Amino acid sequence: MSEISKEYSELVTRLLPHRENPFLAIISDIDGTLTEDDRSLSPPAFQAVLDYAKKIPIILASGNTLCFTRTVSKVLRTNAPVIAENGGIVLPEYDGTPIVNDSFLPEMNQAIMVLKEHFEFEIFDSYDRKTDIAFSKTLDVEKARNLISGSGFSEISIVDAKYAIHLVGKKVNKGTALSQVAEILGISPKNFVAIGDSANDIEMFHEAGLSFAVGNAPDFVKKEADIVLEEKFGAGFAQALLSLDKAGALKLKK
Ligand SMILES: O=C(O)COP(=O)(O)O
Ligand SMILES: [Mg+2]
Repeated sequence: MSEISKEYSELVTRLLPHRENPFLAIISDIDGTLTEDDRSLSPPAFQAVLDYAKKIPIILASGNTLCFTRTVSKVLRTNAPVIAENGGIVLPEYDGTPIVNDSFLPEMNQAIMVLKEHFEFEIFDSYDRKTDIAFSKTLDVEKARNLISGSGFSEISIVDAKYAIHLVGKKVNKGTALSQVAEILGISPKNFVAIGDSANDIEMFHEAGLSFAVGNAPDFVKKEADIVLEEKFGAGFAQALLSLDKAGALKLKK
């Protein structure tokens, strides 16, 4: 990677104390973190993943389907477990058997019927989703939330992941999935650095040892992260990795 520029130096200084106890793995969101606003893969993020995935596990954690997330892990050569459907699915290794967290499914299937009675929306990838229902941002999220809780559904909630709205299990998220991945890798969630951009990243921010929000994250998401990056989208992701490396805060394979 090229030399770190001057604007990173303050961030590097903040990260220096972590040199004593370097992080063992990275967990990153995909949309809005490795991609640009139009969802195209960000060149600086692509380069950073290529450079670092050989040296430290990079776990992709997405609200997208397993099929999508697994394929992204192949083309980015992360060669590590992946998290899909906002934590509903954990794939321990590329050709492994998925762990499916879906105890709330009966309630979710009832809730989507109730939502359909009150709102117009398009369901995404229904043929491919097992634990999470994703739909278009054509409904009022607050009204939908009130309808769901007012209808007595206690096991599910609604999260706005910026690119889609998701009906998810209340006790299943990228943070709970991070704990499952940590167990698979035999390390603590606190050994992870988390990087993300949206509401569906907040639980993994809390679960990880250190969290970064990319500069494009909304304020309520930035507030939940330990560090807010100056750079947006994939340039923010690259900024996080470069500054961690520069500070010696990552345990990298030679
Ligand atoms: O599926 C979405 O809505 C967003 O996906 P992400 O979690 O990779 O940002
Ligand atoms: Mg995102």
